[in-house]
Amino acid sequence: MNVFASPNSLATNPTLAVLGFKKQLVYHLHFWAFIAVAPLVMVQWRQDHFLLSSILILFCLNALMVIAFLRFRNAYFFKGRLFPLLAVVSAAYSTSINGHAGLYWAYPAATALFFLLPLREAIVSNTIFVTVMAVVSFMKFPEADFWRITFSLGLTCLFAMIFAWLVGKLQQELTRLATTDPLTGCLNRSQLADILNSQIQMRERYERVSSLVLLDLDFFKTINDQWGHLAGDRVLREMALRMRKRLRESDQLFRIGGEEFMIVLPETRQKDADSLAQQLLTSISSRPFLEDIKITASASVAEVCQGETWSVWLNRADQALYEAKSRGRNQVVNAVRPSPEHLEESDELPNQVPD
Ligand SMILES: Nc1nc2c(ncn2[C@@H]2O[C@H](COP(=O)(O)OP(=O)(O)OP(=O)(O)O)[C@@H](O)[C@H]2O)c(=O)[nH]1
Repeated sequence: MNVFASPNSLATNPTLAVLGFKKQLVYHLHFWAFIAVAPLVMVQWRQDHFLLSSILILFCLNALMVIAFLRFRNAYFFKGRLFPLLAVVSAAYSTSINGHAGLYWAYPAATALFFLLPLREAIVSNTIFVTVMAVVSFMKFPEADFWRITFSLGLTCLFAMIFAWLVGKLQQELTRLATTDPLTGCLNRSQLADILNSQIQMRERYERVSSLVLLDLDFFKTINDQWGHLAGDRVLREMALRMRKRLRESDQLFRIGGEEFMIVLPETRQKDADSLAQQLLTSISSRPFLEDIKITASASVAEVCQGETWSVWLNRADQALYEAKSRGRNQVVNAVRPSPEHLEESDELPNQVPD
């Protein structure tokens, strides 16, 4: 196993890399901090600084736990919060007993805080940290040094804060781009499996039953052929808008193909999902798009069943949509319940609805 490799690889999947950015950051910070701090445990022990040595041992153990949790469980140990706490405590204490030799560690500790804690928490923690360091420096060093230390540490914090804030904004934007469809603003397929799996877990653990609706515009190709591709794009945008108006905050709208949408309806039984799908079809067919373009849609509804995987669930909805198309379109078809032998199918993406 390559210990230098972070949990998500940039090269293999850019979407995963964007979504896993925070995990990569936390992983690398703990890994390299462990490499840097582990030898200091021995150094401090030899100098009879047993308390500091113990804090550093705790720091190293925490780093190892965070690395192990991220690698094997894909989760955070103590939400990654022990690192900042132990780092600032050891930097402040080390400065009080080791003077300048301890002070040097305050700078990386203050910087790391901004990348490990939420911005507000990091600002508050760093303000406290700089104040504590100022008090320690005042007691330990000549006055000129106290001013230098306080201002240089404050400035380091300011630079780190600006950088972390910009990186955070950039990451938010990249996450939005990686998870949404730029034309309609709907979610794209990147999180489809995760979201369906979380609904399955709600069904298995708490008996909370969700449903999904697949909705596909009828003869959309003729819209593009007759009115042009740009008009087709505007129809798709308005279609997403009309659906969003009818949906609840907790419902999730995906665009999973050219003119195919999927809606995940948490805690909704098949009957209610069916009536919602009927209403959506009416809202599409009752009013023309871009004033003149009349269009209909076909839909399918599937409630999640006990023991099925997300791909089986989606496949059932896919089959029902195919049925709606072949029965003449502009209608909703309810998916049939799965037979036991279909429940164990692998988690592969089902095929698109056939033309
Ligand atoms: N304007 C526009 N068209 C798209 C987009 N994505 C896919 N399409 C078009 O959607 C059309 C889909 O055509 P088909 O798969 O034959 O489906 P259909 O014409 O809706 O027929 P049925 O689904 O069988 O009712 C194709 O012409 C695609 O080019 C898009 O982002 N914008």
